[in-house]
Amino acid sequence: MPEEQAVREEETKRLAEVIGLIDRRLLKELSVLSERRGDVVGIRQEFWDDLSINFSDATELGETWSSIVQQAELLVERERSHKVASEAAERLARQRDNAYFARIDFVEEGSDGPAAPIYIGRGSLVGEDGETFYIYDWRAPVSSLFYDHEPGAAAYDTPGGEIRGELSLKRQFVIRGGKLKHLFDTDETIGDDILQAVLSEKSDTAMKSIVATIQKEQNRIIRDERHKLIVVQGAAGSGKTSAALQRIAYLLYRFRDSLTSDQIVLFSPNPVFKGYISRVLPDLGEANMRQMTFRELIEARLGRRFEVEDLFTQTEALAAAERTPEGEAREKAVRYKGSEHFFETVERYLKRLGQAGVRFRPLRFRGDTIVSADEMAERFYVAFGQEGFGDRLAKLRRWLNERLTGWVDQQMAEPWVEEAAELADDEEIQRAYVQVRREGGFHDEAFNDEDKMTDLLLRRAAERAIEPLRRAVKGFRFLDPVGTYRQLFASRTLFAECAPDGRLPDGWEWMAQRAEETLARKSIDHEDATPLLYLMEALEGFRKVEGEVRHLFVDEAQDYSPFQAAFLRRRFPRARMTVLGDFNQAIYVQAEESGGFGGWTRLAAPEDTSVWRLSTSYRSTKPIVELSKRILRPEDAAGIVPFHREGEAPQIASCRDGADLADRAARDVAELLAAGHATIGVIAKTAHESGNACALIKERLADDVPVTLVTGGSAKLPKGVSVLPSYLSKGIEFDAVLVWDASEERYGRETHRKLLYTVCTRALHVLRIYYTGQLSPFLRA
Ligand SMILES: Nc1ncnc2c1ncn2[C@@H]1O[C@H](COP(=O)(O)OP(=O)(O)OP(=O)(O)O)[C@@H](O)[C@H]1O
Repeated sequence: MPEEQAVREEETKRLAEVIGLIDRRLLKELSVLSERRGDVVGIRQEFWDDLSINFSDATELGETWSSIVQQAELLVERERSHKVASEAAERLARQRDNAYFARIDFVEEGSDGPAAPIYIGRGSLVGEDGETFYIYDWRAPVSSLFYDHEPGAAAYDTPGGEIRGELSLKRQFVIRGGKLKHLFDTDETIGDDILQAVLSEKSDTAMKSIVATIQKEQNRIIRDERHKLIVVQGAAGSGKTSAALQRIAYLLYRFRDSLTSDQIVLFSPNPVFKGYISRVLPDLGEANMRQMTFRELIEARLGRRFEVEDLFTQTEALAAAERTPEGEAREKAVRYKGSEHFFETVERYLKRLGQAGVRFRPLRFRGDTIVSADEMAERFYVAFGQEGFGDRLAKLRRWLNERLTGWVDQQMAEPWVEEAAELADDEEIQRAYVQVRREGGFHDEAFNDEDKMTDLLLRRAAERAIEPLRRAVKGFRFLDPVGTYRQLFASRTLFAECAPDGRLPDGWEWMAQRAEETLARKSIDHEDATPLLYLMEALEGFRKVEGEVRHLFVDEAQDYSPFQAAFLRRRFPRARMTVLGDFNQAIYVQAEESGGFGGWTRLAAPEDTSVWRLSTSYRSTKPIVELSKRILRPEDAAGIVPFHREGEAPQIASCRDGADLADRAARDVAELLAAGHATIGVIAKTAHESGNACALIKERLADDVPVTLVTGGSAKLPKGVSVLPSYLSKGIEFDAVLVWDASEERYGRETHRKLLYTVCTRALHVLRIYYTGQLSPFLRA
């Protein structure tokens, strides 16, 4: 029998043994599952039967009540164990489908035994004896050998120190549906055959895990436990997002006793991307981390009271005002307000606010001032002036609550209180009765108790009326962060005194006027949103500080301003940070000041920081990477290496006019769909243009062709054809990308270079570019 066939038979036999073990486990879990489900249904029924009794006062139910409580506890316990069994069954079913993807044979230095085969999969599988490892988890220390070494001398780190030895075999498997489809022996770190096969697959609307083909340089990022700040600069498609998600799975495994998925936060560029990556961790058997966009953070704190401009709207506004004096002044403001200089200015301003200047909002009720802003300032700066900022604020809150209580006392005889009390419903009267009774009333001196009840009802009515004020005190709404922020722009002297170099920035007058105009009408420009939020949270003592968050991931980090980076550092004070980005894709004006990564790398001490580079671009075929590189300046393109995957040469088509462009694009869409491409992205520069493009394409195609317009609010990438603006294509990919009008008019300025690069690098297999008039200078040969 030829050797290859013998190997195949041996591995098939071994796989069958593993599948047998998984099947036995699966059966066991399924029987627990069905038993628990039966229990849960039964207990639930009894529980609801008991609950149908009338229990207006639990203390009088005695035995029945304690039986209900017991049943509730039992129900919770059974439901929990039902959930555990169902998760285990799910895990086993996944494992059965694709049990492992690699085998390595390794002999430890000094050992004279034969090389032990180690099988590596998405999760581990231990035999009945509790000792035999049939499959090792890809995150186990020994699995590192597979990702980091070629056959020969090799070593891996363990918590107990480094283990050296000899790697005698590396074998990769493709197992699907419990069947061995392919196997390859390899001399490389990760066999290119498998990587080629994986990368040539048609894309999906959701990102896939790269666990079977993690590259050595990606593995270093995934397993770095030493540094507090990890900064990754990686070419488009070099696997930054993939590495970030694998790293999260790794951390959850490595620190499973102390780290939970809700202690990990990932900042995503937009809702489309959020949906796009949301399946990776569940597919690896881990719960998803918390995901948010920076916009959501801003909206949650400012959105209820203000109209806050988002980054996309700002981008569109800047594009529309390009080359006008107004547009240039705004660009200057956007750059400045995202800078470290401005962050320091706000910090220094905050320090001064410890002595004077915090603006307060009076507590008012029906036009009467209960506590004025001046009284608050007097308390804050004079009466409590000796305390630290946070203590002063706590005391001020307590004092405000006392003032409110005092005010209610005064109001008891006022007619409005009596009128409000008369509106009390039965339930409130009943509650007042129960309270007076609990306090010993309604026994002998019934007359007195009636008075008590009236008093109670009056007090409750008054309290109900001032409830919004109590909530305002609790929520720090007696502070006026917007007024305090406006004040900074209201005085040249104050601003210059706060600035670290004592100087006003270029364009300050325009900025000050603009801030005044917008904030006065409760609308917040995007460039003011983070500074304002920072001021607000700092004044409140960072009460929503996310101290529990242990790992913060920021994807597409090149798009954050240095101000935003510094703010996130303050907001997640205990978190280790993994920051991933590509300075060649920095498309927003707000981040230009950082020159790529400046804002991030300074957030931790150099000895706590590691900076990694990923240069191989895995997403696109070689011809697409080569073309995209031409868009960049030679010095920026120099470090980008295409993975050797061949494909159709990108096409650049000159079109007579808009109608011709639409005709060609629609024809290509139909052709590409027929060729089996599952996702096609038609990417226009702005939202407005993508709206037009979508309408024009739809007109030209049959009704049943799936064409969807993707907007800033979209949460999911559809299958078929997506038409979207350039900035929403961040981080995602398509089998084929059609660039809608890469003319000089659209992509002619230096600032458009990176945008065009970002757009073209979204393509996996096919890139077609259309233009009218002159072609963008960045694409000319
Ligand atoms: N080691 C790998 N094995 C298989 N596929 C990989 C690997 N690394 C990256 N890829 C694939 O390359 C594509 C790009 O990866 P990813 O989106 O993580 O890159 P990125 O650096 O975040 O890109 P961008 O900056 O352009 O958004 C994905 O389809 C991903 O599955």
